[in-house]
Amino acid sequence: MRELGGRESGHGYQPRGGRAEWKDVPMSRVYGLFRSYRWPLAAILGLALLGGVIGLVPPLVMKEIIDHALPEKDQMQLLILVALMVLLPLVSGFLGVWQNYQNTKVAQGVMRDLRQSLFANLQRQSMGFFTDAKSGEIIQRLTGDVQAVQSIVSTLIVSTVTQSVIVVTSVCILFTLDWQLAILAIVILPIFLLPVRRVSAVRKRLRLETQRVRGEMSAKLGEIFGVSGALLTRIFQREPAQQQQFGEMNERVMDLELRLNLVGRWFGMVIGVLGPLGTALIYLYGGWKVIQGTMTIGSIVAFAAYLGMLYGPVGTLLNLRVELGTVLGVFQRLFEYEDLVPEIADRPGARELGVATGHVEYSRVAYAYQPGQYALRDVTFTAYPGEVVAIVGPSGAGKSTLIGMLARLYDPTEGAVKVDGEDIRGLTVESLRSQIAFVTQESFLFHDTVRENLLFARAGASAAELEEACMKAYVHDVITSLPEGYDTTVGERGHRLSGGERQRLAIARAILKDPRILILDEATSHLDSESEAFVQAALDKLMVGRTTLVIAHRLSTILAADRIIVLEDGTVAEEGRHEELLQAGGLYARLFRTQFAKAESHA
Ligand SMILES: Nc1ncnc2c1ncn2[C@@H]1O[C@H](COP(=O)(O)OP(=O)(O)OP(=O)(O)O)[C@@H](O)[C@H]1O
Repeated sequence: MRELGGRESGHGYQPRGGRAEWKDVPMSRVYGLFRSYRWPLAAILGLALLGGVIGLVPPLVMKEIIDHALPEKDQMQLLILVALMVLLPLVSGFLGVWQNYQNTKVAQGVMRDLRQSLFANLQRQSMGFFTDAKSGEIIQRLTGDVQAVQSIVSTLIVSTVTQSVIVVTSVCILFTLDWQLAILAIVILPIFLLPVRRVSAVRKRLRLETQRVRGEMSAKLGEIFGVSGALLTRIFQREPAQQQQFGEMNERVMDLELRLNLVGRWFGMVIGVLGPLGTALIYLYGGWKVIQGTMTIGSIVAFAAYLGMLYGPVGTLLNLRVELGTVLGVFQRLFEYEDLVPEIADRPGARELGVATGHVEYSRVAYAYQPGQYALRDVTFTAYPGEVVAIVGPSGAGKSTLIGMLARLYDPTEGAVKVDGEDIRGLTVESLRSQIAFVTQESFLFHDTVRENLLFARAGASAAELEEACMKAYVHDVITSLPEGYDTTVGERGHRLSGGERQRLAIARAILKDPRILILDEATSHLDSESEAFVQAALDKLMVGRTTLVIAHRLSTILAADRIIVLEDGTVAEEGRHEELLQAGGLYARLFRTQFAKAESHA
């Protein structure tokens, strides 16, 4: 949580669905999302206004029919007024459809922009963020949360405008019809306002909690149904336990959604009850006035109709205030991701590396994952262009941390890593990484064709180049024997390739990239000797002419190394060539006997 840590103190956010107050999300930031949609929004506003005004005419038409057309027995007037009654809803219906389309377009546009911006910022994050975050949680925020905001935003924009228009104009008309009755009607309004704040707070809390639990659920699902998780589950027969765990989470989502729904419904019910109560009061007082002869029948009918129009939108507007609180809560979760500060980023004025010679230097490098807890300390060594430097050491000695630093997966807490004499923090990340290939222990393949998986290393490579790289990696024959050759789908749920074949595909990727510097984390998994020989031959080809930093597990690799760095508890315990170190009889000699002795007997 290193990236989040810094941000936390600045914004008062808590990572991963923490409960911060909605004051924390400035409305100006939400408005900012809509800035580039000014004109479509203006069109929506205009259409909503027009629709609102048209919607207000029918009660006046009704009043005219009752007070004039009927008593005066004017058939023509009656016909025109009735025609108006039919025509008006038709026009407002058409306007409504158009407005809805525009509105959805804006809402979807805003959500697309937001998703894109979150995606881009997540891409900028360093590995530290991803080792810490759960992938399911990230997916939930990018899809689920954004969707939640979308559905509410689309109703928010239209409703706020149309309902406000209706409220303002109908209040004006009520006053022109009968000001005393209008005052009576409006006096009842504040009763609606009382429960709003409370409902708003509860709904917001429940919505945030729901999104958080949903995030946890996706994270869990991602783990359980990922290939490794599924395998582990089966081996340890954890299916029933996992079902129970999932069931609890599932239950919780249902419970939260139910509560969320209920809070809104109770509120709606209160408004629903108060509406007819207001109308009844109006008929009582208005009816008395009609009997007295101070008010026409048409006026009281029109008045009651407008009143119905007033209470409905007021209720909706108040609900919108509730919804807005909820939306802001979800926005808060999204902005958290937008605000993540990448730990590794280009410095202002960072230089392009160009084609490196491959001179790599670690100068008094220290690294602490947690403040004060050093995984590496005072590491100094040099790899000259074209050299192979093998890193060995017991588990947890800091080997992965050390090699990761060269690709700037982590930046040193102290000291510096230099390429061609330049501190790599002063280089652009892109230009540095373009000179480096990293072959990890686990050769990950996307669920895509072999070709696409290879092109991941160099997008523009021709078919001939792909084949050449695969030949050098001793994997071409394997690929051509697949059902659809280079177009066979591999990866998580695709055609299964053996461990050795996957490694060789990863090596082919590195060959395609053709970097000056190579970082290798040799697989510890045992391959059969034939497969092992192929991998070794492919690696040998790959290393030629490149500076190589390798976490070595194979005897042949350490024997071929120009230098061996022996790490112990994060520090360089020994350094030298194989024979020297063996003679010294220190940690390397011990490691050699325990780790490589078997391999030696094979060699
Ligand atoms: N993301 C992390 N957060 C906190 N500590 C970490 C993290 N990654 C590694 N460490 C710690 O840093 C130390 C060095 O780890 P590292 O993975 O570099 O060792 P290693 O030599 O590569 O081990 P192995 O051979 O078992 O892979 C270990 O004590 C490990 O627990």
